[in-house]
Amino acid sequence: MFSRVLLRSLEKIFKTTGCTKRNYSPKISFNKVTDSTVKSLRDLLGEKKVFTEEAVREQHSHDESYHTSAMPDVVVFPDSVEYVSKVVAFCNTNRIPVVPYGTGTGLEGGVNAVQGGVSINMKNMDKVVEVNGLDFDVTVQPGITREALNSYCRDTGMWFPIDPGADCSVCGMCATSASGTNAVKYGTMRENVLNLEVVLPDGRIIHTSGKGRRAKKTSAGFNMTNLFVGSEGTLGIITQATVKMHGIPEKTVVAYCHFKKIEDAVDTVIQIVSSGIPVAKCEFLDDSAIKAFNAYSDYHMPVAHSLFMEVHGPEASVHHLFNEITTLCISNNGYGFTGAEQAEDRARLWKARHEMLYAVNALVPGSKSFVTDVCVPVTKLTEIIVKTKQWIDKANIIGPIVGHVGDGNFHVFFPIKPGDTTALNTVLDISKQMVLLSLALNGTCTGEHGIGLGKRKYLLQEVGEDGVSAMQQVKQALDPNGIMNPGKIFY
Ligand SMILES: Cc1cc2c(cc1C)N(C[C@H](O)[C@H](O)[C@H](O)COP(=O)(O)OP(=O)(O)OC[C@H]1O[C@@H](n3cnc4c(N)ncnc43)[C@H](O)[C@@H]1O)c1[nH]c(=O)[nH]c(=O)c1N2
Ligand SMILES: CC(=O)C(=O)O
Ligand SMILES: [Mn+2]
Repeated sequence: MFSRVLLRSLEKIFKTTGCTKRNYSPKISFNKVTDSTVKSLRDLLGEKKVFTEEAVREQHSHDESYHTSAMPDVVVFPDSVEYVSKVVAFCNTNRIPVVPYGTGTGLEGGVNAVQGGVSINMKNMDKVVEVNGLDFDVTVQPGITREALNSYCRDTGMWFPIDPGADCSVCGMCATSASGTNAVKYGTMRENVLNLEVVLPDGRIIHTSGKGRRAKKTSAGFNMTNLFVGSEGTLGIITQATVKMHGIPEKTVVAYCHFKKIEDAVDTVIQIVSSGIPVAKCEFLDDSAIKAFNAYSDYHMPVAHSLFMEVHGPEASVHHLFNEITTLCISNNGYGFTGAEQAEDRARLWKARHEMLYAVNALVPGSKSFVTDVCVPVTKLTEIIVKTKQWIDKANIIGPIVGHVGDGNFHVFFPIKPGDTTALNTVLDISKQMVLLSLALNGTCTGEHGIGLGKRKYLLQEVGEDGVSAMQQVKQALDPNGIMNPGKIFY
């Protein structure tokens, strides 16, 4: 089990590094956006693509997280890579912050303009550029959403399986290295991006794998594609992505099952994954999450720790996998095992799962959830989930646990009313314990939501001083004026 001594020594490092401090003070000073700046942007882009109205700036001041809003001074809506390049080069010359904006569904304050500046909304660049059905890849503009991409491709027999639940932009997903429910079988954005077009902070336009290239593998130089995947808008603006597509499975079956003991549910997951059963989705909801789930949907599941699973493949193999999973669940005291094959039944279950964040917010009217996001090696899951549940119970606070447990990734959603600093401090403390324990178990402080604002304090512990300084050297080399999304990832 997790050692208290280790926890204490990590706490000590945490304190002595001073990295708990909230510090938005820039190392670089930026210029203010003036009327003349706005006029120059209008000259570059045209009147109708540049907005300074408060309502528009407010909408671009926050994502779906609890982080304090911070308005940009101006919002622009370019419709071509050339325009993006002109705006970014102009901001670079004039030392003005640039904040890329996809659909604003992020959960770590990535789009919040903490230094003001220009928010660049990509929604007018939302086309499918190229479909290569026989090669299973597509090239898209940055603002297309994953649901729009899947609708476009429906008749081709291909789908893009990366599914964070929210209908976010594909390049926002590249920027945060998103994943979600299907990653256990299909991987995350890191494994599914073949090439990116990126506007660098000085306005240059590069293709990370070379223009037009879409080979499934390459050994040509540095992996620049994966430098930008997960860069959270701090290195450049992604203006096009070539991503892998997958064949729509011949057969899909979902199943859910309940457990009295949390250990039994999570041990089942460890057994499913470590015995190599190729499950496509493997989601955990604790009893408190099921309570919120029932209240927000038309399900009436037993209020118990539950697993929601899905298997994909040819008919015969799906039934075989389904039987294997059933056997494992029952051998771990699972009950109420229910399967569904019809598309509408499956869609209903996953829609309700994807709405969990809102289901939890609805438990405390007026609240917005603080979302945690740790990820550990799967074999360590029982230890950290059991401990997390104990911390939540001890604090006597609402904190449903949900997770993409097939990957060792889980969240707690803590609904907090604005201004409730007592609750926020309790939650910050539990979140810190979770991160420290995850790191002690060789996990990460964020499986899929990114560092943004909220996890900056943990990056140092995760990758070490030399690791952070190497990242900062990369940032310095590409963005010497620090204009790209300042205040994110690093203090
Ligand atoms: C209900 C619900 C459920 C989930 C999630 C959200 C919500 C509201 N998320 C989080 C979120 O959907 C995910 O982080 C998306 O990748 C964000 O995409 P947006 O287009 O909204 O980016 P958004 O506009 O929020 O921006 C996110 C970050 O990327 C940068 N960025 C955006 N577009 C860019 C571009 N073209 N070039 C460079 N930088 C760019 C921004 O500057 C910011 O730093 C999630 N995530 C997940 O991984 N798994 C999950 O299970 C879920 N589940
Ligand atoms: C919010 C999130 O990441 C989830 O529902 O899985
Ligand atoms: Mn998630």
